[in-house]
Amino acid sequence: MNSRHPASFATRAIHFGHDPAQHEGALTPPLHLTSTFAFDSAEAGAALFAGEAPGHIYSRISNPTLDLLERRCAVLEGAEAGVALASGMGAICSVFWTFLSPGDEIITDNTLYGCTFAFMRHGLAKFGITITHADLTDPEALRDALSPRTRIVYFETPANPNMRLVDIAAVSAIAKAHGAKVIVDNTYATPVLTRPIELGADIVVHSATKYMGGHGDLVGGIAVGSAEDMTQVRLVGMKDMTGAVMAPFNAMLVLRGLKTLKLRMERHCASAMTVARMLESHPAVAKVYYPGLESSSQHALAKRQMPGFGAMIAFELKGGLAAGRTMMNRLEMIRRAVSLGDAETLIQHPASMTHSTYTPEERAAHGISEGLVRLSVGLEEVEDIQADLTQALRAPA
Ligand SMILES: C/C=C(/N=C/c1c(COP(=O)(O)O)cnc(C)c1O)C(=O)O
Repeated sequence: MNSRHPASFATRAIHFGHDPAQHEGALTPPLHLTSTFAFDSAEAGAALFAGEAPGHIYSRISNPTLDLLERRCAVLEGAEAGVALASGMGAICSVFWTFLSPGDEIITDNTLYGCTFAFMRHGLAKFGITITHADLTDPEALRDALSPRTRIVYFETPANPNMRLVDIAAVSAIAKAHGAKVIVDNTYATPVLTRPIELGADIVVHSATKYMGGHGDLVGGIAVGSAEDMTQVRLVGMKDMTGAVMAPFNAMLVLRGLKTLKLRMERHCASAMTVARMLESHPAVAKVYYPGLESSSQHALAKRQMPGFGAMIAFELKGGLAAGRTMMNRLEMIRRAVSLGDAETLIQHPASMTHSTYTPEERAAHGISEGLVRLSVGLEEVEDIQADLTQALRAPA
């Protein structure tokens, strides 16, 4: 990792926003397992509902445990404020419903996580939102796609599952000159490796289920952005449109995960670089998609935009899907499971799993091959990860 992080990143991830002296010396933040909050008086309750006094009303609106998580995530992403949600899809849906009206248009990249793709194409489209795909790896393609109805430009970088990168600064400059909001799903990179708001994006969303929680023991989502935008997401998108609020217990788990996020990403990235190089030189492997490889067509952008290249690898075997399934079924330590960003190394087949929401024709058009395999490199000893892959990639008996 180079020195491009704010030196205080790891320290803020551990300490920001919590003073033990304010909580009877408690080293860790209290867990507020409460659905509602009592008012001192009828007038005090009315003042809270009118937004005339600070405080909590009901945990679908706000909760002190979530409040700390939201403020800590915002500071780690370089944003003013945040909202914690029940899942990554809860974050994405709450943000979109907040800022879109019938007749609006979203311009989005060709590669999206399967449920995000389905939400746009089969959800928002039903309510009069136009979904326009463009190859955002070419910022000029965005300029050509923009229309007077474009309200949002949305992308993932690196993208799930084929690892496409988008030049956040270049795309954000074009979008903002047009008056469109730039929303980036930063799940794959995390704020350790990329802070899109510092590069010109307006809003960042995360599946906190992944690296932020980091231990495969929760589902959660995060949105961060300006104080004004996040107030709208909280009071319009989350409270009224989706109700997709995060449980306080999960907020506590994500707060715990954040404490080691930088440490884990350093280990994840180092192991992924080793594994990507091993796969690239393996005779059974046809193609490896990993931005840290010098052979990647986007390696120059990766080096410019990311101090580390992440822990997700996509690859194809020479024998296609059949060989991929044989290899996956031979694995002994690596788990066959969707999700990503866990301590455990996970492997899955997007075409029949996370991206089965696309038709085969849509997958072909969107650069997701039928034989693509996706690996989430975990925190085991990298030699053990390599050994399991090597034995599973052995020539067919
Ligand atoms: C099974 C789930 C996978 N992904 C999820 C995901 C979400 C949605 O996040 P929740 O799953 O709703 O927390 C949002 N954004 C990105 C880039 C994602 O990868 C998966 O790919 O394996």
